[in-house]
Order: sequence, then structure tokens, then C-alpha cells
Amino acid sequence: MAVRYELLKQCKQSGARLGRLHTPHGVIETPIFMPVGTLATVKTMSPEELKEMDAQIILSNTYHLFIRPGHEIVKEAGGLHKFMNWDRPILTDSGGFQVFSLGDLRKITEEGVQFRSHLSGEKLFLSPEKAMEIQNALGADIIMAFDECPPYPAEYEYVKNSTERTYRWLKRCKEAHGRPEDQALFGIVQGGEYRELREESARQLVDLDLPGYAVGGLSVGEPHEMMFEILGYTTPLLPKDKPRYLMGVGSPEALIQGAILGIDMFDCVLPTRIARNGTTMTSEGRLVVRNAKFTRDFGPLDPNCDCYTCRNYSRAYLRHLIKADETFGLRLTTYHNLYFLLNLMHQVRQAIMEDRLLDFRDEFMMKYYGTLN
Ligand SMILES: CNc1nc2cc3nc[nH]c(=O)c3cc2[nH]1
Ligand SMILES: [Zn+2]
Repeated sequence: MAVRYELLKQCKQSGARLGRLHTPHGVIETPIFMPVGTLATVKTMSPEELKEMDAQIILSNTYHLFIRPGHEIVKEAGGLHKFMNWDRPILTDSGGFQVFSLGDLRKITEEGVQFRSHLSGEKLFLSPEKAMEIQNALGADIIMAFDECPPYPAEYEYVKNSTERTYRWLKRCKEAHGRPEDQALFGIVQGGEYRELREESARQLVDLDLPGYAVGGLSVGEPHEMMFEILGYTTPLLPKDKPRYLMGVGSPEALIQGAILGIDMFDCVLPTRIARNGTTMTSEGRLVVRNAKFTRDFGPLDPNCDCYTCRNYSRAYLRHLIKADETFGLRLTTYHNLYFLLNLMHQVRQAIMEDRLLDFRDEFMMKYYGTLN
């Protein structure tokens, strides 16, 4: 089977668990953060640097690669792993979310979605079948069902109809999936902010006995507390012996809280995106290194970090590079931010091992945010 989840330990203090996800391209220790490599590259990082910081799986995007360079090109290159020289696991999102958030959406029908490319304006069409064709061509180890991520807020009736259609689309994805033996198809729980819709969606997906389950429709502008409340009653409905993936999350606090609520996999563009404007995550909270106060600060970005950036360069040097728009500056802040989140998840796994994840959360929140919540 394409992907096998091994539950190693249930945390005694919370819903968190320690696991291992076995895939055709290697083993992933969970809970895990997945760096996002939308266009077949984790922006400014080389595969060697990603391995150096212990990135075990990365994401790429069906929508973007479908538009450029086209999935047929990637297939001819031997698939995404070969094309980008990454021999560890890859997960691709199905394109639904990107169409809704990027493309100039024209129309949603039972068949699929019509949209215009955000690059060429060309009229394009994505459907469950097309999303499977593209992801089968790209060859990621984990592929996502084609779904609609309803906007937030959205009326009950809209979310109900959308979630029911997403379920029908999931069944079509399962039908159209051409490589189930080496690519695991994960379903995506929807339902918006409505508990009965979330519970119905989770129940229907579990009945399909999929290799993994994502919780979708979150991190779309809803209040933090609402996201955690929804996770609180949705995650327990998902099988313990399967991985749970919270899509598009997130901040250090959300990663820790998500793990406490039983989430195993996270992805977010935050660390790479904010790095490119000189904003970094450090053990004492966010630090905007382009700020004038660091002009003569010759200490490390984060005194408690042992990453390549923090061991070799000063805040003054980083500030200079970012101000001068030097590409090397973006590389150094990106390296540190990714390392910070990957290392945070390493500490979360350690805390689960020692049954002290809640204590770890309180310590981390005090240092990073200066408050307990
Ligand atoms: C940045 N926030 C965010 N990124 C997402 C990606 C998604 N993909 C498929 N389906 C989703 O519901 C979904 C939700 C998401 N929220
Ligand atoms: Zn660092």
C-alpha cells in the first residue's frame, strides 16, 4: 500500500500522538511540518539545505504546476521527484483551493470548476478526474482529493451543498485515481463552521476507508478559537490508525495546539513568505530583522538557534542584505524560519515522548508570545 501510518505513542497529557508515516520515498516522523514548494521549489532553498534541516516531506501545488510548466512536462521529466531532484516524500494539494483563492473563478458546476489562469488568462477547467490525472502525472506520494474549500463566513445552505458536492467529487477522485498502489489519496473533511456538517463529512469520509484524512476549510480567516473548537470535535471522529493533516496551518501556536488536538501533519507558506520581507520567527518571538534597531547588532538572529544562519551571520549583516534586497538575505532568513518550525516540531515530538506536551506549550507560549494563550 502507498502509505502506512504507525501509531507509536498516545500522549498521556493530550490528544497528541507520536507516529511514523511510511511512504515509497521514505519515512516521516509525526507530528510534522511540511515546507511548501509551490512551483516545485521551496523558494530559495536547495534540496541539500532542506535535508540538512531535516525536512522530511515537502508540498507542491497541482494548480500551479498544471498552469506552468504543465503536468505533461513534469511527467516526461520522470515525475516531480526527478524534476526537482527531491528523493524524499512529496504531497500535492489538488488545486481546488488555489483555483478559489488565485484563479479568476468563472463557474462551479457538478462537473468541476471553470476558471481563467492567473498568468495567461486562458480559460481552464479542473474536475476530480482532471485533478487525479495531473497528480498521477506529477507522482507525489500523497495526493489530495479535489474539493471546494468554502469561503469564511458562508451560509449554512451554501456550506451544506458545497460539502455534499465535495463528497461526490471525492468518490469520483477515488474512481479516477490511476496509481493507488504508490500514491495515497487523502480525503478532506469540510463542513465550514457547522458542527453537524463537519460530523457528517467526517463520517462519510471514514466510511471510504482512505489512507489519510485532511481537515480542510480552515485557516481561511476564521477566528483562531473557532479553528481549535472545530478541530476539537472533528479530529476525534477520524480513525486513530490513520494520519490527520490540517491544511494551511500555520503559526507556532497553531502547530502546537493542533498537535495537542491530534493533528499529525501541517503545511503553511508563512515561514517562507514572511522571510522574504525580513520577518523571522525566533525563540523570543517574531523579529523583523530589517528594523533599524539591528543596524549595529552583531549578535546572532536567535541566540538559542543552532541553524546555519544563526551560527554564521549577525542581525546587522542580515539587516544589510534584506535592505539591499540581496538574494542571499532571503536565503538566510528562509533557512532560519524553516529550521525554526521544523525544530519546533522536533521538540513537540520529544515532549509527546515524555508526556509533557502541555507543559512544553506553556513554556513556549510564554517565551514566544509573552502570554500563556
Ligand atoms: C492557508 N490556508 C489554507 N490553505 C488551504 C488549502 C486547502 N486545500 C484544499 N482544501 C482545503 O480546504 C484547504 C484549506 C486551506 N486553508
Ligand atoms: Zn536560526
